[in-house]
Amino acid sequence: MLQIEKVSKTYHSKGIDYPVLKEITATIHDGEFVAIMGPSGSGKTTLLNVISGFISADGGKVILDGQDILTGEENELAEIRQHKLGFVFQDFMLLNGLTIRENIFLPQIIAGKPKSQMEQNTHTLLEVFGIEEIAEKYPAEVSGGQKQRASIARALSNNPSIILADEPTGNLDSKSSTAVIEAFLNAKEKIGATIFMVTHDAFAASYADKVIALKDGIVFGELVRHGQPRDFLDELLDFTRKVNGDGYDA
Ligand SMILES: Nc1ncnc2c1ncn2[C@@H]1O[C@H](COP(=O)(O)OP(=O)(O)OP(=O)(O)O)[C@@H](O)[C@H]1O
Repeated sequence: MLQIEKVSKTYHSKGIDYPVLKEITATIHDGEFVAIMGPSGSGKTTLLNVISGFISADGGKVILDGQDILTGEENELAEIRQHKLGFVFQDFMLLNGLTIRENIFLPQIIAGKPKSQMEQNTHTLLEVFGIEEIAEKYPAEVSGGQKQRASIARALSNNPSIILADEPTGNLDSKSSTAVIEAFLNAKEKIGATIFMVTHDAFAASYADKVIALKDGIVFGELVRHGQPRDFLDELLDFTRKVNGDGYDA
């Protein structure tokens, strides 16, 4: 479980304070697929970067599996990030000089996983995400949707407690976006993955179990999905209009 408790962050620029996160509190349960939405500038990426440890917070706690991951020795925190967090980025961040299979191997090699276990694990991931046929290809030789599925497989390769995804469908057409969302649903159902996804894409968010909306650095509201994604999408579009009327960029 990931608990975000009263997380605050203020940027300072040219003597001016810009409070971007104002005591954000939210809970992501194990096996839950949570989307975070909100207008441009509402603090989504900042929150993701604080949880990832890429930037520091000014206050609050981020508790993952009972441990505060904002405080502690830097080497201890780096260890947590390596083992407990999986990252998926808008622009995939696959290494172009490695095949898809090698890209999925890499974090496991760094973690010192035995070869046989690594091969078995990678085989399972390639299968779960339907990318066995492209395993020996290089990133430049596959589609955007395939690249993103490979990067989700890579993010899961060390069995993290949570996947943090920043606009994972942002660079994809609707067909590839659907394939990526299916990959997340597969990860959740077949591997029990927990997913925290920042998105502007209401269609992608409609597949989440819960949507948290940020506005001006606070949690504006949360919406839990009860029905099918199609029905939730309507509800979500109404909700996003409430968040910011015409200015909402979902
Ligand atoms: N390093 C920084 N220094 C100063 N201000 C920053 C910095 N990074 C972001 N900001 C500001 O903080 C606010 C929140 O930015 P953030 O990127 O978290 O928003 P967002 O909700 O992810 O936006 P978008 O949807 O456009 O990606 C914005 O007003 C942004 O200009």
